[in-house]
Formats: sequence, structure tokens, C-alpha cells
Amino acid sequence: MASRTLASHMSGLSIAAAKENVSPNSKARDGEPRAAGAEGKDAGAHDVKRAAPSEVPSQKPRVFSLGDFDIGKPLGRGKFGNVYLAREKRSQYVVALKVLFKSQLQKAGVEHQLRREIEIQAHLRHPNILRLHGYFYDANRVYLILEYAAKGELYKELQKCGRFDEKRSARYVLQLTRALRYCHTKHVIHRDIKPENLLLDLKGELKIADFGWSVHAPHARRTTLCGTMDYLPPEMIEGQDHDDLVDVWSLGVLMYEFLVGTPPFEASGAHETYRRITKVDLRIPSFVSPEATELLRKLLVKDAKARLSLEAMEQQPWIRKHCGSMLSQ
Ligand SMILES: Nc1ncnc2c1ncn2[C@@H]1O[C@H](COP(=O)(O)OP(=O)(O)OP(=O)(O)O)[C@@H](O)[C@H]1O
Repeated sequence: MASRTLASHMSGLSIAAAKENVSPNSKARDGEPRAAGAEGKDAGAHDVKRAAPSEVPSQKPRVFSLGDFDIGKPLGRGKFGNVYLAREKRSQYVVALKVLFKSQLQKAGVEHQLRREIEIQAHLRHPNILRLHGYFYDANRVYLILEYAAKGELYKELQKCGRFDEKRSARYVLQLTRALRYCHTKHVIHRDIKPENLLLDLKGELKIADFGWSVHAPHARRTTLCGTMDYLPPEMIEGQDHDDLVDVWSLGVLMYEFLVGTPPFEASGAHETYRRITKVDLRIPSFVSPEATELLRKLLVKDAKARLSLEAMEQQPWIRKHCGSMLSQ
């Protein structure tokens, strides 16, 4: 069900997740989404799904507005707005509605980045990539209709557990590998894979969210960086041109963090983190198995071209040992 699109549910089907508590009477406070009628003069809406002619021959893409949704509990607060549980009234489809304030986007100068994020995420269809079903806007806000990830941030799980066991880590690494391989076939480089950008659905499956830093492959030029350096490869922090192999490095950083609980090159200051990344100062604790250690050393390689390819991941002994049921024999 989850892989079906919101547009395909417009006929009024209900889904299991609709049992979630989405109250139609949720009161909107100032600055939060209101029920129907809040759209301004320049409101607009887009269903990002463009149905293939064979799929829904006579159906026009559905156009959404705030009035189409019952707004439920807040799911989290982001840099530019909030995310709410919501239910599309006609189909009863449960989604996460991300509400972004135009004024805040403008102030931070990230409208262009958001446009790119929408454009990229809307065209990706993979079980381990959070679906963007559509978007619409009114005078003050932009609304993203996102797949609901019921188990929330992977980061919080990691904080709760301290670190994951090898089986759980390997399953996440395999899911990430598959999502990244898919992105790369679409010439999309994510460039910002970190635990905060990974969500979990009801079944605990990993979903890559947040394509804010992603780019189409030919344009991966030098860029100004902001935020944490911990997940970035040497070529990016040294300001060089780079390609999809940056995501292989980040996969290695995440694999380490799943197994150990902290990113591998963490240091007290930016200068020292920079030094540790560029020197690949990798220290793997002895509780990490030899198979995982071997794989980490193949992913976290300074020379991007010498890194293990994502295609080769499923043959790695560590993945084969822990992900048997997820692999085709
Ligand atoms: N699709 C979703 N399903 C469930 N919870 C979500 C979903 N999207 C976001 N959340 C929750 O809302 C919080 C805020 O999300 P948001 O993406 O706005 O945060 P952010 O890290 O500031 O992102 P951005 O950098 O894009 O602004 C997340 O940390 C998460 O807990």
C-alpha cells in the first residue's frame, strides 16, 4: 500500500495507517495551518505525480489545497516551519504535511534550494526514499505532502540505543545502499546523508528524507558548505569538484556511526575534524567485527575512485552474513 501514490487513492480507499489520530477538529493556532479557506490570492497547487497514460487514462493530476486535509498532531519542528500528521479527506490517506514559511525561506535565501529539492524528490520512486506526493502554496506558506514515516527519526533511535547491533546496522546499510544506487541511476547525488535525514516507517524500514543538498550529477561543483562537516568526504571539504562517490563515503561514515554510536572523525573543533577527515584518521574499536572493519576500510578511502562501488556492496561478507533474507540468492 505504502508504495501506491496519493493520487491513486483519490477514489476514496482507506489505508491501515489511517487509524492514526488525525483529528478533523484540531485547532489551528496563529502561524499554523488552518482548515479550508486559508489560501491567499496567489495560492497554487501541484500533484507531482504525472500519471503514465496506461495507469489512469482519464484522470487529471489532482490539485490540492489546505482544505483537502484534516490536520493532526505536530510531528516535529524544522528550520523553516513545522511538520504535521494530516489526512487527505477524500481518500483518508495519511501523510506528513510539511509547512514552510515563505518569509523564512526568503530570509535564508533558500527558495532556489527548495525548488530543486521538490523537483528531485518528486521524481524519485524507491521504497527507501521518502515519497513527496505533491505540494501547494498560499500567500505565506509552502506545503509539502510527504509520505508519513511513523517511527520518526533514525537519529533518535540511535540516541536511545547508544549504538545498533551488527544485524540492525547491516540492514540499514543495505537499505541505504539500494536507495543511493537508485538515486545515482537517476543522476542524483544526495551529498547530505546523515542520521537526521533518515526516517523510519511503521515497519522500521529506512527512508531517506531531505534532498535539500542533493544535485544532478553534472553540476556537482565546488560549493559553500554549512552545517556539520562530519559526514562530508575529503574532496568536498577540500573544495574540489566531486561526483556520486561522495555518497559512498557518507555511507561509510553512517555505517561507522550505527556500529559505534559516534561519527568516525568527530573532534572538538572544526579544524581538528577537517584534519582527521583529510588524513582519514580512522580508529575502529575492537568490538566491531572483522567483516565490518574490512568493509569500513573499503568505503572510507580518500581517493574517491578507489572506494568500493555501491554495486559491490551486496557481495560483501558483512552484508551477506546479516542480510540473508533481504538478498536474492
Ligand atoms: N515524513 C515525515 N514523517 C514523520 N515525521 C516527520 C516527517 N518529516 C519530518 N518529520 C519530523 O519533523 C521534524 C522536522 O522535520 P523537517 O524536515 O522540517 O526538519 P529539518 O531537519 O529542519 O529539515 P529541513 O532541513 O528540510 O528544514 C523531523 O525531525 C521529524 O521528526
